[in-house]
Parts: sequence; C-alpha cells; structure tokens
Amino acid sequence: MTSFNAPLLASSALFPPPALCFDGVAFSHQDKLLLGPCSFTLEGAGPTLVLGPNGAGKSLLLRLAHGLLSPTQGRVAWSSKARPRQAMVFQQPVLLRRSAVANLIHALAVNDVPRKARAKLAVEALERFGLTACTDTPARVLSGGEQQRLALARAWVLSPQVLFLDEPTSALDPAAIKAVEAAVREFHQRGTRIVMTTHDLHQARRLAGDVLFLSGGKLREHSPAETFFNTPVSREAQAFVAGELVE
Ligand SMILES: Nc1ncnc2c1ncn2[C@@H]1O[C@H](COP(=O)(O)OP(=O)(O)OP(=O)(O)O)[C@@H](O)[C@H]1O
Repeated sequence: MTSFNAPLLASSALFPPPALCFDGVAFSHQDKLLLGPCSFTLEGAGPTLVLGPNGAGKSLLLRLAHGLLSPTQGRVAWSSKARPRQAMVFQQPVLLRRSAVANLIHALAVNDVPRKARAKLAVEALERFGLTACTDTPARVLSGGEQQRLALARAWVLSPQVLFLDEPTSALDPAAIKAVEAAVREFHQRGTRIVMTTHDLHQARRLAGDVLFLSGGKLREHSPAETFFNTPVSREAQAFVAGELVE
C-alpha cells in the first residue's frame, strides 16, 4: 500500500506525476479487436483529453489504463516503481447507499487511512467541494451535479497521483460543469495526472494540455492541445475538429 499523504498536498513542481506508458496495448473481445494496438507515453503536464467519436475506444483506453481491464496484447506501465495511487470518476457516479460524509469516510477506511483522521478529512473535502449542507444527506438523493462533486471529493481525499475521468460532465448543466472543471484544474495544480474523456470540444479546448485522438479503435494522434486543435494531422482528426460527423 502506498503511504497516504492527503493532508500534504503535493505541488506538481515537487512531485511530477508518474508517466503512463501504453506499449502495443490492444483489447479484443470474442476475437474482435476493439482497441489498438496503440503505443504512447503520457509524461507531460497534461491534462490529457481523450477525444473521438462514439465507440472510438475512449472508455476502453481509460479502463485499461486504470487497471479495470487487462490488455489482450501489450503492456500498460508506469514510470514509478509502485503502481501510483489512482482514482476514477465516471459519467454516472457510483455512490454507496449512505450519507455523503459516510461515502468519503468509507473510501478513506478502505484505503487504510487511520480512523482518527477520517472524519476531519471527509468534512474538509465536503467543504472544499461546496457540499457541507449535504453532509448527512443520503448520497443517492443528491442532484446529478452534487453527486459528481461528491465523487470528485471522494477522489480528492485519497490524494491520487493519477485521476481518470470518463465523461464526467455529460449529464450536467453549465453551473455544474463549471464546478467540475474547476475541480479538475485544482487536481491538476495539486500535481495529479489527469486523463479525461469528453464529447465537448469547447471543454477540451479549455482543459487540455495534450490530446489523444481515437477513431475506430485506433490512436490517430497524440499531440499538444494547440497542435491538435490548430493543425490536426490525420484526416479523421481534421474532420472531428471541424465539427463534421465522424464515425
Ligand atoms: N468490456 C467490453 N467488452 C466487450 N466490448 C466492449 C467492452 N467495452 C467496450 N466495448 C465495445 O468497444 C467499443 C468501444 O467502446 P468504448 O466505450 O470504449 O467507446 P467510447 O469511445 O468511450 O464511446 P462513447 O463516446 O460512446 O462513450 C464499443 O463497440 C463497445 O461496445
């Protein structure tokens, strides 16, 4: 178990997040190749935005990177000796049937945070994410935006070195989207490596440091955000950035 350091917020200058390397990674199901083989290394500051049309393989890539799926070919590796502390936030937050604060305390408990530190960390995180008024509210009756902020707060208390976000704002209104984007920036500034999918090109432009662009299960481009949005190289990326309907 990696030692827990949530109260000691790491700055990216002092603690560059571990690099993520996909080495010939492919994923097949029932003899059908769904993703790859693809190779890339995420070692820059990010955030990395994973873009592409429906069914391109964006969620698969995130799940493989997070270890929820195993590649059927190739290898997912990290620059750190130990596997980094990671968290993932989904489009539909997966919350336990208990209060908001209890969801955070549970996450701290399963990550071996000492019992006496849990309540304070949980309360601080609720405050940081504007959820103090919801402390004792059952998590599952919170609004969509509040649930997503709670999912981010749960990731925050674990001080992850890497945070995967799979379309975290697709079901949210503009105010809730703004709150999630502010949280993503805070994670980034704290030194967390961000890897995130979105269908919102404007959001990608606001957040991206670099872009992985997929279509048809293939990695078409990995480039700095400015290069991707101004001078995309592949035909598929050119059409995508131009707002054409890409399959
Ligand atoms: N665990 C799995 N087993 C089998 N097939 C899968 C699995 N996960 C995804 N797929 C298939 O792989 C393809 C890529 O799916 P994926 O969810 O990664 O696409 P996506 O780019 O995230 O799409 P969207 O933008 O619609 O969310 C799809 O055809 C999907 O049905």
